[in-house]
Amino acid sequence: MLYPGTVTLEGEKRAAAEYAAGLVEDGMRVGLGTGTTVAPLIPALAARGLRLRCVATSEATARAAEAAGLTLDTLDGVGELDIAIDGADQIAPGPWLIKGGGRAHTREKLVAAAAARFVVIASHDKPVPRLTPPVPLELLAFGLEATLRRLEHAVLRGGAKSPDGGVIADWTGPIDDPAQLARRLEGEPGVVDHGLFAPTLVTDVVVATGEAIDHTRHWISPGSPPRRAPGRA
Ligand SMILES: O=C(CO)[C@H](O)[C@H](O)COP(=O)(O)O
Repeated sequence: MLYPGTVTLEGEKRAAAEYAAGLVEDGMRVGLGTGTTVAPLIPALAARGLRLRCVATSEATARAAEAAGLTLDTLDGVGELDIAIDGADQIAPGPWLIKGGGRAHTREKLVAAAAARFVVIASHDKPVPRLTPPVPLELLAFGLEATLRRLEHAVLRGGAKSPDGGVIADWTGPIDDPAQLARRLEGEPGVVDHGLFAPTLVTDVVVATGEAIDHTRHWISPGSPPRRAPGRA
């Protein structure tokens, strides 16, 4: 599909977001990510005039969705999501993602895991041959110094907080094996969540490069269908 004149990064983000808005159907429960790629998704979704129940992953997204006239609910209110659409900081083969540049990765992972379809939208600069640090972390404030000491390679991101008040830090150590690093971080007391998103979470990647949209479907294992058929609210 062609989008004439979308050569800036902003144009590519808008093109990817508008394409993804076209994947949403009437009656769906929709997870909304956070960031500059998701920002144009919100008016594009609202313009379609569908009956949707949306779950926002941050205050900023909630405010924008409300202003655009989208109906908001909580994740517990909707239970499951038919689709979630979000950006990423890096997209590596797998696809493995790094997310959390916008501090919302813990909520974003919960929303992605609740969705039958998780669509990652990006401009052409996000795909990378392999993931490189930093990996965003959300840490518990209690015992923070002890957690940082144990992690060794984590630095605080100023006074940044997650949407739920967690302390934001960045893992700056090596990422030799994302799955192994994810397991290590998940085993560390004090780490609420990390920004590594495993291939099992991702069903679709939509990348805009100049005027072209590349939409790749991913399955949990080769030949298998999506993890759950999208339904209606
Ligand atoms: O993970 C995120 C927020 O926590 C964002 O999706 C990620 O940082 C990409 O942001 P942008 O679309 O602004 O480049």
